[in-house]
Amino acid sequence: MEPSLARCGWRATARVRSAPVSNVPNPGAASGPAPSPPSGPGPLTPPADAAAPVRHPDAPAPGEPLGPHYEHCFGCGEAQPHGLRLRARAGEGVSITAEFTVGPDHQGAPGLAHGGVLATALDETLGSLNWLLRVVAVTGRLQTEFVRPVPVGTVLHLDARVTAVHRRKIYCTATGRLGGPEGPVAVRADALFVEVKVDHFIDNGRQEEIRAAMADPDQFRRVRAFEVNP
Ligand SMILES: CCCCCCCCCCCCCCCC(=O)SCCNC(=O)CCNC(=O)[C@H](O)C(C)(C)COP(=O)(O)OP(=O)(O)OC[C@H]1O[C@@H](n2cnc3c(N)ncnc32)[C@H](O)[C@@H]1OP(=O)(O)O
Repeated sequence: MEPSLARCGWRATARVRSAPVSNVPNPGAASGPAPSPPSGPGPLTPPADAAAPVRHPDAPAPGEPLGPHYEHCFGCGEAQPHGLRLRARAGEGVSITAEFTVGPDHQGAPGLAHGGVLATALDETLGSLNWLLRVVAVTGRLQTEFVRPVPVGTVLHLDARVTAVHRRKIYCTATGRLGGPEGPVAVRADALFVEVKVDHFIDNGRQEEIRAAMADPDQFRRVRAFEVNP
């Protein structure tokens, strides 16, 4: 062990204490057989009659940067000093690539990205896919897998694609790799987005920010245009 860590009282041999499951008190548990694990397709599996995603004819061309969807967005906004400032580009079909540089503001453990920040990077990349479908949608479910630790200073290379669409539901998947588009996989996510009207934000957002966003004619016109999407 590093002498400096030993001085801090860290013990490399420390283990989480555990007890046999049968000894753990659980007064609320019902008696009888344990419930069986869920079977069948989960909520992130598209139903059999789901359709393949269709790239909108007005979607940005492959390679074109998407730009932030909102300047105060924690994922992509320029006005968030500690945000991720994730940069996304349109890919082929209904796919996106993006980069996120992990900074000191994004740590969980010393020198490592916080898992919630990595989930945000995945969520933001997946959310950007809706710009290619030209719909407004929000995350309903996000299932993340953390495969490798991500050190501060790493450029996380993300790619995401829509796998299926069913009514208002958009099924999608994303991967984040260390150091380059072919680097080792560090994080993965599967998600379900649900299409909403702009009123979702107007009705639910704090009025101060909504008023400011509506006063920005470019932002408002662009988002409203998505609602008349064919
Ligand atoms: C001036 C303004 C400018 C605005 C400019 C905006 C710019 C554009 C910003 C985009 C931003 C992106 C940023 C990154 C992405 C986020 O991080 S988004 C933020 C995090 N997500 C949220 O806050 C969402 C919170 N949840 C909700 O608001 C509601 O639960 C939802 C998701 C809208 C769904 O509610 P709902 O519309 O009542 O949906 P409902 O009719 O019940 O369900 C529709 C279908 O979806 C299914 N469904 C719904 N929820 C779920 C779920 N959680 N799990 C599984 N299935 C579900 C239902 O089963 C149903 O399926 P079908 O019956 O069609 O088979």
